[in-house]
Amino acid sequence: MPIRFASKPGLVVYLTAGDPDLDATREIAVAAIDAGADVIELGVPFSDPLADGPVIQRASERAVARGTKLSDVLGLAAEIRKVRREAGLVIFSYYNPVLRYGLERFCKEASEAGVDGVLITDMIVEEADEYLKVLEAHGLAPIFLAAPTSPDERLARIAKASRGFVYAISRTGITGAQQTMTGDAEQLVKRLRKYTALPIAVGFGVSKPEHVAALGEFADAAVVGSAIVAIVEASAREDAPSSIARFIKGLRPAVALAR
Ligand SMILES: O=P(O)(O)OC[C@@H](O)[C@@H](O)c1c[nH]c2ccccc12
Repeated sequence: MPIRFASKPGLVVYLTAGDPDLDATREIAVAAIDAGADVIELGVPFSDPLADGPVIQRASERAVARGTKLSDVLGLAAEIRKVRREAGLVIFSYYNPVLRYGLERFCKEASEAGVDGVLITDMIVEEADEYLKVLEAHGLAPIFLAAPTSPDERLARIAKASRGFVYAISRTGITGAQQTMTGDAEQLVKRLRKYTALPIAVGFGVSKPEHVAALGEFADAAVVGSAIVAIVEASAREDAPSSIARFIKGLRPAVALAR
């Protein structure tokens, strides 16, 4: 299934799978979809998450401590897909767990689970030939990260290799909510547009309705990670789905759900 953004701006919600536990992540993902999330990024918890800020690092640590594995995340994706067809599902991982699992086996099982796309944080487009071949063979959309520091030649390669959408990082550094968002994102999206007709989603630091509204002026979708994961962290387990739903609805008060 191609990744579709039913609303404008679209919303991509990142969840660390297995935090606080796999059943909770499933319930939160379903609540997020029902509240209007177009795409769920299921983060594979990893012990050495270089690009992650403190909030997602803590979530990863909790999920790893519970023993959450890549196979569990694939099982979780299948369960979400069974009950909700309308949202895109993207597996979000560092390459190490995928490599250990076996790229071919990972792609086969992800595809069978109903996953639409894969984002490997530390996959470099210049070294992705084999990776791209295997993903394509299984009908999975590769999604790459473009940064404000990427030269044009790199943006062109990223745009050409991506399917589904392109993820534009609003700033360099680690993930995490901030009071304000830098102006780099608009510039980057404009540069990327020269190379692709795919939707462009902007992430890093998106945590408020004002951010989403501002991004909506020039980008197709917003990615929200740390702000969501922080609510999961602060909520009692049974309250997390409704807290997340409320937060998501508040992010785009003016958007009428198209589905
Ligand atoms: O947390 P933020 O600032 O809302 O940004 C989204 C981000 O967390 C999510 O897409 C993500 C989680 N881990 C990552 C590692 C690299 C790039 C992006 C990510």
